[in-house]
Order: sequence, then structure tokens, then C-alpha cells
Amino acid sequence: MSNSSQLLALASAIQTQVTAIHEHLASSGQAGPSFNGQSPETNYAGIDDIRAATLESLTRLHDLLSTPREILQHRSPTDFLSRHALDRLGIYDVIPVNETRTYEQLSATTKQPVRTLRRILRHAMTQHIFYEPQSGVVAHTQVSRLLTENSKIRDYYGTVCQEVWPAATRTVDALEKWPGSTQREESGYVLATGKPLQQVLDENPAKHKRYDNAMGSFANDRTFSFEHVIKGFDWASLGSATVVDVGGGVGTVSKALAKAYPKLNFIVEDQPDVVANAAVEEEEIKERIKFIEHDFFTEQPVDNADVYFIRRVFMEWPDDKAVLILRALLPAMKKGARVLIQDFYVPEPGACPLWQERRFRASDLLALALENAGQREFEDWRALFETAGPDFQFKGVTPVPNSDVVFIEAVARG
Ligand SMILES: C[S@@+](CC[C@H](N)C(=O)[O-])C[C@H]1O[C@@H](n2cnc3c(N)ncnc32)[C@H](O)[C@@H]1O
Repeated sequence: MSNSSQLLALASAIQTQVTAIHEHLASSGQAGPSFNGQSPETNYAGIDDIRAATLESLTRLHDLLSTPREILQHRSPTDFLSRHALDRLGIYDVIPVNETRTYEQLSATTKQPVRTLRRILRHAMTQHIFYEPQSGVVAHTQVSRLLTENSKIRDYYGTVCQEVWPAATRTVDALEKWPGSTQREESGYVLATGKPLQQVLDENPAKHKRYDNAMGSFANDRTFSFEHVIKGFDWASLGSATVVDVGGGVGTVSKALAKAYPKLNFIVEDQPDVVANAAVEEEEIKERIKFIEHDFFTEQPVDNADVYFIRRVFMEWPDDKAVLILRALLPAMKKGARVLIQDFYVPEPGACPLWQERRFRASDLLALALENAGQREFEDWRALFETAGPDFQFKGVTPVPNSDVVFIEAVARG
């Protein structure tokens, strides 16, 4: 296909895809997407795969039609400057979602000159954060409303601006200073702040709270929604089985699984201070969830479980430590017992839509900047189990439809 025919093919795909979206929205009585903060958010349930395919076609068409120079200009190092300023100046708190404010009113509240506020807000407006229904008057878009109403998402971007951004500016210095290091103490974050992230969080309760809240923002999205855990693996096929939730926090995920699968029993393991805050209130699952204190770098205390489930743990540890976590399971594992991991994953280049791959790779570099950590590709997961020892048989990586997550599976050879 010639390059210009490719443009036509993409345009035609977009026409078909958008027609399907339009028909779905019309038949479900929805007005369709709008940036206006007063409009309801569009519900794409049932057509999310078509929406994703449309975004892919659009991304490719947009990039193909951009000149090389424009491609370089698509992202600016100051993209986050206005978001950082809006967060720090508390602009979200001074414009109620159904109201408007003039720049003069905002100036009186924030003590910043009108011109500064105009520059910052008008930059943010190019990212659909606020808009001016008439010149000089600021109103909410759906994006600014989301940041105003959803404290978790706001805290996520607060963390991005105040922790990730400074770390990113020093990450290449760290790479030069400590080539190939995977130590948290040798990250861009440490060069930017003088301390590893965990220490900064431990010493600053407000930052800690914001960080924890930020992590919670993934609970309902394409990354770590419980729904992907519940539906993404055939738990029912295990029958009556025992699942050890290694590093399972206060058991939130085990509780959701226990409700969905009445034949499963769970043992949730975590550090003593976490287990101390864990409890099960619900009668229907109370008998099927136990908590124990366990350091996952030491030998696994629960013998002969069917599944050792490890979710959102490996993303925090470099390979040398991840291997230790895997090896600590082996003495307890019977033949055929599974290690089931749910974690971040980066597909091979081109194996998923470009807009999605950009997100995966951005989050990979985010982990590098903050903690010298990183996301793993297929080969990395396979190599991890290989290094952990011949007693593991790596089974592969299974994507969960309509999500950004995968299940990574291995069994004990016994
Ligand atoms: C990101 S959280 C994930 C929690 C849970 N698996 C989930 O998906 O919601 C990582 C968990 O690992 C636990 N953790 C960290 N170091 C640990 C260790 N050495 N032994 C056991 N748990 C640990 C933390 O306390 C935390 O609950």
C-alpha cells in the first residue's frame, strides 16, 4: 500500500469506527462526548474496544500527517508546568464545579497577578483543563471537574508534578553516575531530593498520604481495576482451592475474589504493621480469609497451597530482589502449584496500539526516575523465572481484554 493510500485506509477505518460509536451512543440515549464540565461523562461500556481502535487509527493518522519537526514539538518539557501550578495554587478548590471565576477573582484569592494566572490557565486549557466560555471567565471542562472531584486522580497528578517531575530531570545524571544500577538509592529521585522516595514519604506524612491516595486512583481503571483480577483469570477452574495472597496488603483483592468465588480460601500475607490493620467484616467471606504476618523475602510458611498470587509487588522490586521473592516460595510449593502474578507489563514494540504503548513506556520510565525500577517485557518475566531456578516452569503471559494488565503464570515442577 502506498503511503498516501495508507492515509485513506486510516480515514476510512475511522469513519467506520466512529459510525459504530455514534450508533451505540444514539441507541443508549447519550448525547455524546463534550469537554463541557456541565455535561455528563460519556459511558463507553460495551464499545470500549471500538473506542480504543479508533484512538489507534487517529494516533497513526495524526502522527503520519505531522512533519518530523511537528512530531518533535508535540511534547514540551513544560507540559506539566501549568498542571503543577494549578495544583499548588489550589485553583481546583476556588472554582466550584458549576460556577465560573474571572481572572481578577482568582488573583484576589491566590495572590498571583492576573497575567500569571492567565498564562498558566490558558496553557492548561490547551490540554482541556478549564476553558473560557467568554473571554476572561474561567469554567470547568470535564477534565478539570475530574481533577476537582476525584481526590485520588488529583493526588496522582500532584505526585507526578511534585515527585516524578523533579526526579525525571535528574535521571540521566543518575544513569551516568551509576550505569545499570537498580538500587533505589541511586535513582534520579535521590539526586533531586537527596533521599530515596520511601524515606521522603516516611518523613512527610502529607506526601505519604498523597502518594497512597494516588496509588488508589488505579483501582477502577484499565490498569488495576478489581474487575480485571476477578474476570481476567479462570479462578472457577481451580475448584476448591487455597490461594496465598503474597504481599496482599489488607486483603482488599482477596475479599473481592472470595465474594466472586465461594469455593476459594485465601491466606493474605503482609508485613506486621499492615496485617495489624486488616480485618474481614462481611459474614459471607469471614471464614475463608485469614491474615498472617510474613516477610516475602523469607521462606514461604504456607505449604501446599494451589496458587501463590502476587499482585502489584514485583513492580516495586528490581530483578535481584524479585528472584529472591520467587525462590522463597519454592520450598512450600507442591508439584503443579502456580505462581500467579498480576503486574505491569510492557508488550513488544508494535504489539499493542501505539497510544497504549506510549502509556506503558511512560510508566516504565516513571518507575526508573522514581526508584530505579522498571516494567518487565515478556523476555524479562521469562528470564526472571529462569534465574529463580529450574523448579519453575514459566507458562507465559495472558492479557486481560480491555485492560492494561496481564496475568503472568508459572508452575512448580515438583
Ligand atoms: C503495592 S502494594 C500491593 C498490595 C496488594 N497486593 C494489591 O494488589 O492491592 C505492595 C504490598 O507489598 C507489601 N510488602 C512490601 N514489602 C514486603 C515484605 N518484605 N514482605 C511482605 N509484604 C511486603 C506492602 O506492605 C504492600 O502491601
